[in-house]
Amino acid sequence: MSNRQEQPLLNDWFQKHGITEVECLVSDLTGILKGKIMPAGKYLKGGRPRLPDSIFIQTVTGGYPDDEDIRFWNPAERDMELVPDPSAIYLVPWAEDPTAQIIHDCFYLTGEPVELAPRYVLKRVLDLYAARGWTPVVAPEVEFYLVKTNTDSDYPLEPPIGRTGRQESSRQSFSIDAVNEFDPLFEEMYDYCDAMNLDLDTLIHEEGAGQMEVNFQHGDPLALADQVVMFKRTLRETALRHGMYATFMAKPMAGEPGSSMHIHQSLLDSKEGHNVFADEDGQPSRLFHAFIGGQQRYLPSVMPLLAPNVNSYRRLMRTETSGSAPINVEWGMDNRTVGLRVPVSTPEATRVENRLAGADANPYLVMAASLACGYLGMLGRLEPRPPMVGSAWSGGNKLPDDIGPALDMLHDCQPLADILGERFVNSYLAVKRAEHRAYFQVISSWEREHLLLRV
Ligand SMILES: NC(=O)CC[C@H](N)C(=O)O
Repeated sequence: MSNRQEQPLLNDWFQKHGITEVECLVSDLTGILKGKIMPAGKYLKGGRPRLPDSIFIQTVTGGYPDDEDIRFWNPAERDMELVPDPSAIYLVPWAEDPTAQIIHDCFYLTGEPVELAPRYVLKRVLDLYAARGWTPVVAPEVEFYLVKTNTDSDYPLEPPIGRTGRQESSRQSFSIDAVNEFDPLFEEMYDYCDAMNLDLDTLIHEEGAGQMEVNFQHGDPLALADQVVMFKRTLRETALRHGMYATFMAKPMAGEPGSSMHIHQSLLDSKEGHNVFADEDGQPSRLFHAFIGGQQRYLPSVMPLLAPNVNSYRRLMRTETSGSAPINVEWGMDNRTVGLRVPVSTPEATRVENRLAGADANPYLVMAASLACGYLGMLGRLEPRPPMVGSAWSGGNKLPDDIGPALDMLHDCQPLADILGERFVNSYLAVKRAEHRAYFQVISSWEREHLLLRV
């Protein structure tokens, strides 16, 4: 556990920004930020804030798994101490009083890290890389929809009204004017992101009505996962201020494409700093191929972390409106029909883009899961299948088609549990099964429409 070496840094930062209030944040399994709000003086002087470790066994609806399912988990609701990470401290740019939002790591009072925490799961995977002298570099791309505010969950979502007073009614991919329909919102989003040092690269209009994508600059996976978490929070807040919702649901509207969280991945030699995915002659290296081999072998088993909700699998179903959402783990050069796309690049930028994750996934867990699969491939020197040339759609869906089978596959994959942590995987499975049960108790409008008078 840290010895409060972060204290002088926090003091300086608080002083510089005149901070009066602190939001202590921890991402739960879903990616919901849990924590405590405290006066700055108390935070700096007092003991560290505490939370029960049950926040990591809570479903998205606030429920808990059945006792039978949590037998692997210690149900004592032990206290955790929250330790701030000074590299993850941000202003709350929309707050009236100067407020800090700080991402925290969780430790038991005995000093051990809490293995259930998504941020810890990613750190664990990064430590494995570090022990081999490898530094993974990632660049996330996150899609989202702006939608009209909607307070009745029985009604489908609708695109919002832009500056012209109209809703989008046709495909507007890459249209600058269609982004500018929401100019005041995006101006404010950029101001907030600047104030928080979130390193956005580009903003584009995607295929769906009111669907956009932001790309982040590449860098350290932990820092980027923090940034994605903070970005989601910031955008949701900005949209609300402009009378809309921003949603990261994987498939918010039946007739529109889903939203993804693509992750570009490359690997540096930690000492020399060069990209080990390229050989000296600039060609893709054996490590690169083994990384892809690992992704092909293990990604189907880690789908619950990349596609964590029933809704996530609606995005991955091939329909007229599924756009370029992947349905397999084939790889290919400059090919958007495969799950693993290798963009044409210079040797230093040799990378593979994992296109499987939905925007609804927890970024810590997406990065941990994806890097874990690549790591297993490199360790086992796995060979990938030959690259796919042309369209990969015709091969059918090669991924689990629902959260239930996906959870069974994760349950059966011991190598992944060894890397991500047995206790984490068991808890995650229990929480997701409880969510699935809760979902199943809801009778849908489809059932009322088609079964009511027919069966
Ligand atoms: N930018 C794209 O390639 C579109 C991705 C697509 N929206 C998906 O859900 O995967």
